[in-house]
Amino acid sequence: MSTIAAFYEGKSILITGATGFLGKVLMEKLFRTCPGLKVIYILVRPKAGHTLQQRVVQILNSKLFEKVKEVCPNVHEKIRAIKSDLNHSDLAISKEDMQELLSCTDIIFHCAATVRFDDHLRHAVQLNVIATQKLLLMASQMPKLKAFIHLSTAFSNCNLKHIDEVVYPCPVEPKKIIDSMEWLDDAIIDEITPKLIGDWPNTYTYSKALGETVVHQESGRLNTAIVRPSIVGATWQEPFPTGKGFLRGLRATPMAVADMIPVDTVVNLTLAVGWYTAVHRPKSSLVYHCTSGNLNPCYWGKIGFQVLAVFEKVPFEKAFRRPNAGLTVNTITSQYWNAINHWAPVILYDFYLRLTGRKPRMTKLMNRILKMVSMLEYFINRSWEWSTDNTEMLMSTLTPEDQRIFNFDVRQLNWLDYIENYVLGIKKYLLKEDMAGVPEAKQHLKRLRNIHYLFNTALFLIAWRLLIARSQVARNVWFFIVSFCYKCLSYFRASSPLKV
Ligand SMILES: CCCCCCCCCCCCCCCCCCCC(=O)SCCNC(=O)CCNC(=O)[C@H](O)C(C)(C)COP(=O)(O)OP(=O)(O)OC[C@H]1O[C@@H](n2cnc3c(N)ncnc32)[C@H](O)[C@@H]1OP(=O)(O)O
Ligand SMILES: NC(=O)C1=CN([C@@H]2O[C@H](COP(=O)(O)OP(=O)(O)OC[C@H]3O[C@@H](n4cnc5c(N)ncnc54)[C@H](OP(=O)(O)O)[C@@H]3O)[C@@H](O)[C@H]2O)C=CC1
Repeated sequence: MSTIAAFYEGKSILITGATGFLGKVLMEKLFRTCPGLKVIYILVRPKAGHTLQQRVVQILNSKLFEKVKEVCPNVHEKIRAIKSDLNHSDLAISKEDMQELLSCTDIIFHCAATVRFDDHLRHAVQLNVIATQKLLLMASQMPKLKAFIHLSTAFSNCNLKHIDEVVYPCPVEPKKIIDSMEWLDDAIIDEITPKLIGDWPNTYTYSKALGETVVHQESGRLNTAIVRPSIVGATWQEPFPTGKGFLRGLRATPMAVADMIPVDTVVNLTLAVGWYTAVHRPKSSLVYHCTSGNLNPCYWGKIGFQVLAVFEKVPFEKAFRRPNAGLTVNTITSQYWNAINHWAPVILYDFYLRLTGRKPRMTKLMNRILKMVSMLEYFINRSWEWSTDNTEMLMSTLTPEDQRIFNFDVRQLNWLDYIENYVLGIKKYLLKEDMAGVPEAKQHLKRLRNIHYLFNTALFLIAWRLLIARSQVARNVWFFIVSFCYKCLSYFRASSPLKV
């Protein structure tokens, strides 16, 4: 039997952020590979008119959990949803629930966070720092607790170029930041945010760095570990706007490393870290980098190229324009692309919608896409080096069986296959498109190509007509071309054997 699965047998596990992208996959893997676990407590808040129970049912009925229900038919009995809002000062957990959590929990996986890059600093600190602190306080009152695993990000120190598996000190102590959030109003926080975050690109990465420090400060009393994944799969749904032809170029460095990591790799490492931290109790709290760049690098240029190759084979339906994946480091070129490739077509299209009595919508969509792209530019124009000694050490500690079941060896990853599957996944699951629609989608792209050629030819002719109306040189060139063509034509007609 797998050593890791055996460890989780009979354990009560607390997961925060279980309704999120990573949390769901973590929970699924736990149930599927460790069906002997006792219970998974999940801290959930009611959201969008759905109660906790409805949210849990939604997750269990999703496609992701289809296999789990076969392996672990009583899965619904093993999930215990606890009402909680991490934005509240006491996490809004009822007394009874708190009692149960304190007395039963064996392991905590803390995944909840705000992952918005541009969140207000107060909110980012509340969720990524203060809530983490509160959870650590809870953990310190759990007699059975064996490990507290904190999910951070490899970009929490993206202000550095080379990043080791250590917690770096923050310029301002988290405690001071937390205290200041209590008495400063939002407007003042807005004003001082750029100064506070310094060379971090956004409040997300900054607050995650503060969150790590808070965990590190408790590591003397608690058995903690930090997992730092880089760009986890779904962070970049950009192939969607690219495949539909909305986004046709980016300011990105083709040779910069695209440090992506599949979500199952992150989850496998996280579960292995949970086991190792609890069983081996390392003397000092360890940080694990879940990155791909130093073992199996992929580059933005290669991604753009592969994404485009997949769209050629399996295009998305009802594309707005033909997909393209231009990457440039030049700001002027990217501004030119924005004007010609992005803004001009949507303005024209919205004008057409207005003329035909419909509501214009493309300009708004383009604004959102370009805002998102501008937030990502920092990350697609730089490369980082993450050391992975702890992660590699952990891999060598695993039994061959665990290395297979909880595989986090990124060297085995084939990027071209991964990108192809990723794009196909977006087509199938996000856009809910059927493969049967591929021939029609290809026809549609052909039509778009013809419109593109026609439009460009018309534009060229208009420009040329305007030019010859104003310039003698252009007129002379035009006269020369026309008479040259006429002479060629007369010559071929004269020498043709089909002459009558
Ligand atoms: C043209 C050539 C292409 C070639 C292909 C090359 C691909 C290049 C990909 C580049 C990816 C680079 C990624 C680097 C990321 C570094 C990650 C750091 C590691 C982490 O820890 S990430 C943690 C995860 N965080 C995120 O993913 C959050 C990012 N999103 C935001 O912060 C906000 O959404 C944003 C961008 C500030 C926009 O805010 P706002 O304008 O308020 O809009 P909404 O949030 O409401 O979203 C609007 C709309 O966009 C969709 N959306 C949001 N995020 C993404 C995303 N990352 N990818 C794609 N789409 C996204 C969102 O679902 C909304 O759509 P609706 O349809 O629901 O309206
Ligand atoms: N996705 C990525 O690319 C990367 C993620 N990470 C880290 O991994 C972790 C998980 O990220 P990911 O799954 O992508 O994030 P998601 O945004 O998908 O999930 C966030 C989770 O946190 C929960 N949450 C947010 N606010 C509250 C609150 N006030 N009270 C209770 N729960 C709350 C959300 O619950 P609800 O459903 O109610 O909103 C959700 O379950 C984070 O710590 C992130 O920093 C690190 C690197 C990359």
